[in-house]
Amino acid sequence: RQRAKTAEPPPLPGAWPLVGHLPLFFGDGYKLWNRINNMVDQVCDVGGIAKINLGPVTAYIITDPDDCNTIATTCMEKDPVYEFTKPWFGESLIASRYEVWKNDYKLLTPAFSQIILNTFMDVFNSESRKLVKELEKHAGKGPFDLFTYLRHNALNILCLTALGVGFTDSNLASDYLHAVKSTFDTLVERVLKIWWHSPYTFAWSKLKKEQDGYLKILHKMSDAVLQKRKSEMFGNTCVKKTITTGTKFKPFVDILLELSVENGAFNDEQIRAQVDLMLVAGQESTPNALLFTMALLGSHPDVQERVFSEIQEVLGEDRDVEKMDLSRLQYLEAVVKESLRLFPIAPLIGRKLERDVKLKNYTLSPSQHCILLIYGLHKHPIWGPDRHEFKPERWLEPSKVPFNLVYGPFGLGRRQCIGKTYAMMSMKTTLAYVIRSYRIKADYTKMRLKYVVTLNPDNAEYYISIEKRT
Ligand code: HEM
Repeated sequence: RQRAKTAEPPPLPGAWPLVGHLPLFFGDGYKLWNRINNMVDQVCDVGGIAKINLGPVTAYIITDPDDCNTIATTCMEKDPVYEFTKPWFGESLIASRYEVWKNDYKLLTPAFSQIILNTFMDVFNSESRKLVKELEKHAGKGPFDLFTYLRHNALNILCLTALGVGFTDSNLASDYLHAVKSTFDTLVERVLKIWWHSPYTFAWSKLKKEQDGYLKILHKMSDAVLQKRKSEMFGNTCVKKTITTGTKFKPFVDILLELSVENGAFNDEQIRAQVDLMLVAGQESTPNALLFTMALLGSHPDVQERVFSEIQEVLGEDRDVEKMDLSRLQYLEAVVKESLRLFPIAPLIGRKLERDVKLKNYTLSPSQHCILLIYGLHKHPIWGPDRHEFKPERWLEPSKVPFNLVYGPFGLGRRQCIGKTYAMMSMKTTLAYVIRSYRIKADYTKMRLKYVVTLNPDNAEYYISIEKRT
């Protein structure tokens, strides 16, 4: 019997007396990912929406496509746990209030326009070439930690396109990546330990001290680059690169600095916050997505060979990838989309409900926490009986499935990823280079996954290897 429309959604099974579902979320990133997996089935079984209680805190969890989209399009404020990122990213896009976000998003959108992104092709090409060269020593030598290479490569691409400079010192890059990872760990710990949600209790915690230490390293690095860029720009010594189209290559930070001079849009702190977010949002997503895609390709040789044929047909042997090529690499695009469906880097996103929200079967009361389980959407029965399988072909006839409703690797609604096109261009270029040079061998079922704000693969030392193509 259908529940009355005003009833509360059912509780997720497994609650304990007093503390509710809190014990379910104890443990490390691996355990958390298992929980998220279980929740997908449990929430689907109770009709696509459930309530959880974390001690005194109540949250809704949703996998129903219509309800997820209703929330994403009508509730624009982020879940208050996003506030925890503010010591790092300040008032940048990710956590800002909708009124602030609207204005900033409008100002920042031109920095991600297709015209600007096209000028990044030189960077995508040269860094992909470098990656292929670096991987050479592992060809034919068995499994190795490909993820570390992908992370360094992504960091360099992001630094060059966001800041206009790369990391020349690999030790410094490793320090930066370590500080990013450790800061993420502190964020997850704070989210899970609800007694540290209050800024007052958190202020006294050892965790905050630890977090402050990492943030000092991260802010010091971005501050140094920002100040250098600023003096270059306003000292008129900035070398602006003009590529063949005649459009100027302009790193993201230059656009922000221009906006700050032209209309006082951002001060130094705000620029640093947006740049920090850009670096981390890209850094915590594209290498993961590339590794998942490569692991899937290595586990599906037939798909990999089809991608290779397409790359040869479009690019031939060894020329640079041009922007027009990217739209012709359609099967490769299908592969990336399918990989992001099976392994969404942001498997859940959060919104705050500021007023009653009417869904299909329930009217939700205002709540601080509403979790849209993107991973649940991607595993929804609407995808068909083969929904757990890697089938890039399903993307070649998009009219057959209502993908928009059940697909959200870059988020849902207006507050989606601003770097979506950037990410697709950069990932497709990297994949084109790697696959035309190497045959990947992998067993993706051996990957151990963990949830640390984003979905992360374990290091790849035991499940992925490459062989040089002859
Ligand atoms: C595979 C690659 C990527 C994936 C899967 C991805 C996914 C996402 C998702 C799901 C969100 C929304 C988060 C939320 O609502 O909680 C988001 C936001 C964001 N992403 Fe990405 N992202 C990717 C790459 C990038 C890149 C390369 C950049 C920058 C160059 C970037 C910059 C951002 C920014 C700035 C936001 C905040 C946008 C806002 O709240 O308005 N992302 N991303």
